[in-house]
Formats: sequence, C-alpha cells, structure tokens
Amino acid sequence: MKGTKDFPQCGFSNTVVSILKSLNVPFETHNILENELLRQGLKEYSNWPTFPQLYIDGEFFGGCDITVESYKSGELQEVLERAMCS
Ligand SMILES: N[C@@H](CCC(=O)N[C@@H](CS)C(=O)NCC(=O)O)C(=O)O
Repeated sequence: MKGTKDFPQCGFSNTVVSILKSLNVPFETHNILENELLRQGLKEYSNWPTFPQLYIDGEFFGGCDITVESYKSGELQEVLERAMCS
C-alpha cells in the first residue's frame, strides 16, 4: 500500500486499512513508497497496475474497489474467516 496502516498516504490505501481494522483481523502492510523495486515488482507479480493490493494467505485478492465490493457483499469476511481457520 501507499504509507503504513498507521499512516496511510493515499485514500484508496486508507479505505482498505479501515475495512481490515473494522473486521479486527491481523494484517501487515508494506509501504511501496519506500521501495521502488517492490512497487514495480508487485505490479508484475500480481499483474495488477495499482495500489493498494490486498493479499490473503499470500494470494492476491484485489485492490480497493474489489475489497470494498466484497466487504459489502460479505465475501471478504468469508474469505478471511476461511484463511484464519486454515
Ligand atoms: N481503482 C483502484 C484505485 C487505486 C489506484 O488508482 N491507485 C493508483 C493511485 S494511488 C496507483 O496505485 N497508481 C500506480 C502507482 O502509483 O504506482 C483500486 O481499486 O485499487
């Protein structure tokens, strides 16, 4: 993401952090603004051109829009519950 979970530096990153915090799930963040190699490398790895990028159990889940939509539908909560039980 851009910034950290305690200091997001972009509205999209802030939205994803807010959702994860509201769900009380453990998560870590990496600030791509401090690492250009990570910034470019992640885009290639996920084949996704923007940040934030949410990974669950090491798998790319989506960006901000997907996270918001899946949160609203309840899918995100289901995926996170499965991940925490595995
Ligand atoms: N629609 C995107 C919004 C995120 C977005 O557009 N991020 C831009 C601006 S913060 C970005 O990361 N651009 C590429 C870059 O800065 O390397 C999503 O769902 O995540």
